[in-house]
Amino acid sequence: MAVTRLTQPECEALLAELPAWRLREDGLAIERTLRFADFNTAFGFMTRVAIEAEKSDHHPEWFNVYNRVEITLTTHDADGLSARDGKLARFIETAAAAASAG
Ligand SMILES: C[C@H](O)[C@H](O)[C@H]1CNC2=NC(N)=NC(=O)C2=N1
Repeated sequence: MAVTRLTQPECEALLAELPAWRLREDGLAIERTLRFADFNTAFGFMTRVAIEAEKSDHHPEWFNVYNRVEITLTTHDADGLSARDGKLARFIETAAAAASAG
């Protein structure tokens, strides 16, 4: 399904709102690394995000080793960033804070 890509100003606004996220070099994704107290906390966070991803039909690209989770958000159907990435990033920030990640 076609999804509208964010404009340049919208991308900049999103990054300003989410200071812990970085724009990927190619400008097509935002990235964030999170560290939790331990693996169980990290995986519990990932479980919460996975449930939200399935509910919103918008899924992260992520890597986990022990207490570290590296997340990349992009919208494949838009070949870049869309509002869905912003929405999921905001959810991730809330879930990370609840798991007291840094
Ligand atoms: C068929 C299904 O609705 C689509 O493939 C969804 C699934 N999850 C998705 N996740 C992300 N990150 N981008 C998409 O374009 C996307 N599309």
